[in-house]
Amino acid sequence: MLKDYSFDQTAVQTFDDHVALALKTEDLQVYYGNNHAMHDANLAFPKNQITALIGASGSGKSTYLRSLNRMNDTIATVTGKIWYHGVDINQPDVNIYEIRRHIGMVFQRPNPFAKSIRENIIYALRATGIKDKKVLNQRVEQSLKGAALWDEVKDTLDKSALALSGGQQQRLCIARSIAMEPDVLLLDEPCSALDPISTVKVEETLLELQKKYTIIIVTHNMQQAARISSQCAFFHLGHVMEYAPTATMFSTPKIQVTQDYVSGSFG
Ligand SMILES: Nc1ncnc2c1ncn2[C@@H]1O[C@H](COP(=O)(O)OP(=O)(O)OP(=O)(O)O)[C@@H](O)[C@H]1O
Repeated sequence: MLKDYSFDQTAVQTFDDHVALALKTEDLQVYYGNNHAMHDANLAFPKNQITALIGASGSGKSTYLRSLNRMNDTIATVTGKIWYHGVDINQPDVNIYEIRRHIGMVFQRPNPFAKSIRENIIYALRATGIKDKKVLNQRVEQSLKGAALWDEVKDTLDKSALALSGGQQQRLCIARSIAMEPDVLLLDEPCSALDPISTVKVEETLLELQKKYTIIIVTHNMQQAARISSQCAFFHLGHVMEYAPTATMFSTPKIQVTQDYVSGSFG
């Protein structure tokens, strides 16, 4: 039986004005019909850092993450503000395709297209109007290098992406996202379908990528959050209960529900 934790006491850090933020949500609410799945989420994401979203199954992590680049538009009602470069991108007149170019997403299960490795990367680039073969090839190389996959696939770029291992496919999906030169990368449990060795490779890739991108990652794996994130947000039943530097959250959580969750005595 889940303990009855109060939602009144939360501990959500804010940032001083001198901290450059990539994204910020203000009173974000998400409703799936009558199901109020996310309540008043107020989180800010510092640039060029990794932030982890943690919490039990059904706590709203994916719901929150998907709202950040308007992936919930067709399935849920999302209210509140999502600030990106001074613009509230949760407004109806915002071009969502443009938003998703700047705020890219990598999903739980690697989902490469049934095309060659090269085509996986240049497919979306061509759609944005880039036709020059030299430029496209440069982007292929850059993004595969960025996703730490180049050395493994540089001689087989025209082979099917489906022949890659799960871990390689996931790094290809990361390469596909960064080929669009986004600003923010959202990742929804990107390692949950991967073996430990592939997981380490993806984690190393993310640690490197944060120099260029702001990364927000949903993970069930607290060790993963501890290994790679600078700060961590803990979600519980659709509420952000605590948001703090990761080391602080794991060593001295401020509120009971977080303490129980990180110590494994939750529920
Ligand atoms: N597409 C959807 N339609 C209706 N309800 C949904 C949908 N997606 C999520 N929900 C509901 O929203 C709530 C939060 O779910 P969500 O998937 O965001 O949680 P989560 O913390 O990401 O869980 P998990 O760790 O299992 O992925 C749950 O009550 C879930 O049933």
